[in-house]
Amino acid sequence: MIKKKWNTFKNMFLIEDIRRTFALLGPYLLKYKRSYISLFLIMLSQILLTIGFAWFFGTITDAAVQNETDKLKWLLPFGLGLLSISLATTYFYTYLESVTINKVKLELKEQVLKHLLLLPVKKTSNMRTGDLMTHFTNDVNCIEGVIGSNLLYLIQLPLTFAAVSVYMFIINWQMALIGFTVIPLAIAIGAVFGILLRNNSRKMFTQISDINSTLNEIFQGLSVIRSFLLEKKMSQKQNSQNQDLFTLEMKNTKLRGFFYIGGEAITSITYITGLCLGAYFVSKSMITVGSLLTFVTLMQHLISPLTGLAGIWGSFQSSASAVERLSNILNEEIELNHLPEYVPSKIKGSIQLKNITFSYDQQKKSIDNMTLDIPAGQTVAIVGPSGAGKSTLFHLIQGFYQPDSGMVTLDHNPAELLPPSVARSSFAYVAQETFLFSGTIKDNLLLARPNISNQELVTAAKQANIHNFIMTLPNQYDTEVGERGVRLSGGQKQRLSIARAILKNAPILLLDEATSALDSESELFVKEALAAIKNKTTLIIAHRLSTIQHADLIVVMDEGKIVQMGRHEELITQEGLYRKLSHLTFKAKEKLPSLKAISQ
Ligand SMILES: Nc1ncnc2c1ncn2[C@@H]1O[C@H](COP(=O)(O)OP(=O)(O)OP(=O)(O)O)[C@@H](O)[C@H]1O
Repeated sequence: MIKKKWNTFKNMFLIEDIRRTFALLGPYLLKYKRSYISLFLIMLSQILLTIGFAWFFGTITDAAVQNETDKLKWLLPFGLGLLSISLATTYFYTYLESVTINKVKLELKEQVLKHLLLLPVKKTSNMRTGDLMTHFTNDVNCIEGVIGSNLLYLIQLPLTFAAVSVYMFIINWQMALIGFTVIPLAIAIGAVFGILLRNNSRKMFTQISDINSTLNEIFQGLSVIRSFLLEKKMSQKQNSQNQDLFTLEMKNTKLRGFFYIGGEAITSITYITGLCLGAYFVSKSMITVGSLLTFVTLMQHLISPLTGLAGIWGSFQSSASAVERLSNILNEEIELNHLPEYVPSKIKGSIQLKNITFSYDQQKKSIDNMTLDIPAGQTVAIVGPSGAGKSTLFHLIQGFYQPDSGMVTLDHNPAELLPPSVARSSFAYVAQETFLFSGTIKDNLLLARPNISNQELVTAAKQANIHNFIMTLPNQYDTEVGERGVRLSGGQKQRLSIARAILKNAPILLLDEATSALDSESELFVKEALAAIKNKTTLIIAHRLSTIQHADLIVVMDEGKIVQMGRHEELITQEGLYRKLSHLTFKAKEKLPSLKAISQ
């Protein structure tokens, strides 16, 4: 009961939001404390300037009314002096604030990206690209509402309010009291609109994520969209999402508008009432005209902190949703402590799997109690029907996922105890889906490891049977391959990624369906390339059994288990899955006379 009430209280006053905001941004505030202290001092001087200007208006008016021309001689330069100081402080404040905010945003982006890269694959594979993009394009920019002027206003506005109130009471306490009657109203408006704005901002952020996800799917799946005539459907989906965002933005604008009008109304009503009452006091000679001018100037500064505070509250609410989303990412437990970098691997390359069991969803076992010993330098082929667990096995060997039970060891050392840099440098991986980065062919090959010489580059490309093709391109190794290598065929991309894997010079080479995207001629090229790779432990997943007939060991998998193991010559004579798969390949080959011709 007490806990429930405490939670309601926390939700009402958004204590959790405040805690989360300071947990996320507190370290940055501390890091840039010098800038914030400077901003604070400039802000204090601005409060003094506010009082100074109010005093100046009153004094110069009284001097004019009372014909004290001598006073005007020094009041003019005094006023100009105040103005110069005010302009200078405003410039420095704006400049320093902007520099500080942008530095924090820059570092926050770096922190979030680094954290994402350190998360376990199990976590990141479930995240939507659109959501991830939104963190960088939207959320980080939204934190401005809590780290910039707003944060300092939280201090400045109460201080201004206090200084102005004291001065007003000194001039006339009855008039000062009028100003005070609006305080509860201004606070109430701020609180109500703040919560409404926050709820709306939350919906807006979710909508922006959805839009980014759809856009991402559209651009990634452009060829599928074209072949299935989905252009209209996808553009309708995107339009409707944009329309929903527009509606939310309009609601946001209305809320901000009402909020602004509410604040202005309170300010104006109080101002007019104060002015009329002041005029009455002047007519009764209770105060001077100058004091009235000073008073109405101060009155503006009394109300604006209140509505200003409420405005900051509203802005804080919008930022709070962004902070919540960023905190959700940063609260995810990371797997590594630092970003791993390439180190030459010293392991020989033997792999041991000891009673490995693994499930992605804790329900269906993708790998079921698997034990396998692969000596260093051997070529091992993994075959099996679709969904047998072959790719999962590669993920486990590379440590992308940890087994639920059992152990993977490299050179008989538990893989999970190896430093991540060592473990990851020990594998060169050619994935099912070839991914090339934007840039040139050379850029993509040089990514394999640091300090690759031109000679090594060309040798690896020759080994992967891609050099001759590269030389036919207009800019040869300096040819741009586009964001996703769009200008290369599937086979060319695959051979390029094999060259990249060779260049990594890792003791273990993992090829996942390396021949699946290849035509028969390219398959032969790749076959030769694989034959040329010596002194490395090579694990190949292949559907076309022709590629792996000379493997030292063939492991046949089905439903996460090893069902057969041996060399091609042994397995082909046995009843079992391998023979069935082999027959399927044979039948497929019969339909491809050109491949037959090339293979012979
Ligand atoms: N990220 C994932 N989340 C949940 N289940 C998964 C995931 N990846 C694979 N699986 C499931 O694990 C099982 C093994 O999948 P895996 O991709 O390892 O098979 P495979 O033998 O490589 O298949 P293919 O030859 O078709 O690539 C399948 O049942 C698959 O549905």
